[in-house]
Amino acid sequence: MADDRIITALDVHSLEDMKRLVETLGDRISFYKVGMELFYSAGPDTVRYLKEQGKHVFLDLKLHDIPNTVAQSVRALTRLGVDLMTLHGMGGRSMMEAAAAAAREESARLQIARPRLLAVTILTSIDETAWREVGGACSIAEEVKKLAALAKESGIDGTVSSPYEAREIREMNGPDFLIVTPGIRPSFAVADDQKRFTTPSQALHDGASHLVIGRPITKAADPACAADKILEEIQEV
Ligand SMILES: O=C(O)c1cc(=O)[nH]c(=O)n1[C@@H]1O[C@H](COP(=O)(O)O)[C@@H](O)[C@H]1O
Repeated sequence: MADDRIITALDVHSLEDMKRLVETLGDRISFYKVGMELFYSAGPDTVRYLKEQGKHVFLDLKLHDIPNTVAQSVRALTRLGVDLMTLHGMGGRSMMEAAAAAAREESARLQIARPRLLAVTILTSIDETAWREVGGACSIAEEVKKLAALAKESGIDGTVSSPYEAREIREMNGPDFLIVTPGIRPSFAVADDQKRFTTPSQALHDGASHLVIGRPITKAADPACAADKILEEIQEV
């Protein structure tokens, strides 16, 4: 049976490919992520289809711009009825506050459930060498902690981080804070471009509330079987 803690990333580029995957995975998966690849290819119809199928939708467009532009974008995405969406924590306090206010006001105006907002911290494809190359002065762990604290203060509901930082964020930001971790690799999968990753059970054990899993399921020879293995692995966590 489905487990809302698993969010499957639909990183494909057509509505048809998306529908095929969702049909294949059936009742096993209740939560899907629509990211840039799919949204820029197939647009809002992707979200509408998933909602019609009774799925939860995480729209991951990683907004990062001046506060007014981000706030107006959050209003537009709120109208689509998504459950979760992302913005970059690096956009800063006023951008995050404006986004949180926009989601609150637009959902109240439409009398729909408020989408939860997630601040992206440091991407899971970045290791310490890559981090220093872009000017990182402290460690990745320190930076993620700073961004997670700022996100909470700014009215954001949770973070996207690697599972390596989940434990500290959970300790700092309390039990209700959402900690969504990509960079998940079951023992049967390859790392691909992920650098800071761990297994599904370890990530949950360390405090993640949700796991984003793409290729280990979607590119598996048998996606349904891969999803079943992951669901079995996390049953006891
Ligand atoms: O925001 C994200 O979802 C995200 C943040 C991050 O730091 N790392 C990361 O991999 N992601 C997304 O999570 C998914 C991971 O996919 P797989 O590596 O195929 O499991 C992709 O859709 C990425 O866009």
